[in-house]
Amino acid sequence: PHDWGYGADNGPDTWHEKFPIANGPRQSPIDIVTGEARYDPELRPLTLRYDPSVSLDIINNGHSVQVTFSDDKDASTLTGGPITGTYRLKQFHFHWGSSDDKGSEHTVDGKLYPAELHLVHWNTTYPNFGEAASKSDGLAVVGVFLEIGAANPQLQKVIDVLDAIKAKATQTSFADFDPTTLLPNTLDYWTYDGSLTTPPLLESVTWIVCKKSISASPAQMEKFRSLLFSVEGEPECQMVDNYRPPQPLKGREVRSSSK
Ligand SMILES: COc1ccc2c(ccc[n+]2C(=O)c2ccc(S(N)(=O)=O)cc2)c1
Ligand SMILES: [Zn+2]
Repeated sequence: PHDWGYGADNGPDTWHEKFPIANGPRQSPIDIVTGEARYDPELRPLTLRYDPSVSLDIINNGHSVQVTFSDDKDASTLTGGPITGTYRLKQFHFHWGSSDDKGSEHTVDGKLYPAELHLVHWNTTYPNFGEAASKSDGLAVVGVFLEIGAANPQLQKVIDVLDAIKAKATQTSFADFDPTTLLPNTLDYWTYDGSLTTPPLLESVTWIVCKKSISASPAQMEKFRSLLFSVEGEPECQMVDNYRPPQPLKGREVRSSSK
């Protein structure tokens, strides 16, 4: 079928046709206006406890590059922050641009970053990810901006396998990876109620966007851009600009974990 994507005829402006929630009240991403974020002293620090032994494989799913984790036990969890209870890590993936001046989904005072990492967790009060994905408090995604700077040795472990998953629907094993190594050294954050940023655009995500970014070198960014949206044997279509632009805030509040 005519699947959603990021091209001229299947991109974010067309998604509302099959997914009317695209125009819903709590869509993501958003532009974070730092002067309007309210410092909330009741927000707790983020606690991210990840176990590298549950990292499974790395996939080119035709929309992004995604590392998946086995989530049948409380091995890699998110607690604290704006959420109550325990959320389990299911996967992380990235969004990036065709050039360094764009690529992130969230923006900060209108600034776009070259890429954004999303660590996707689901609320263990529900039986599994699929069930959680349809609940208003079902998911929590931690977003981390990538900035152009020094080469990032931890990110390099992901980049080193990208040649093996160049085309859509290819994957390779990716064991013993600790996603903690991709986090900034301080976990101050903004938080707001939002949605998945790709179809089905479900309004089930508590967004936790880190204020500090991590670095990636220009060469490392070029490696992400060498991935393809297209399957092997099809005309090559570069996987770039796989980001949804900011959506209307519609009265939502953005809270800040620090002054
Ligand atoms: C219930 O049916 C579903 C549910 C979720 C689906 C999905 C298809 C693609 C991605 N997802 C996702 O899990 C997904 C989509 C977007 C994001 S994001 N970019 O972090 O908001 C995270 C996760 C289908
Ligand atoms: Zn994402």
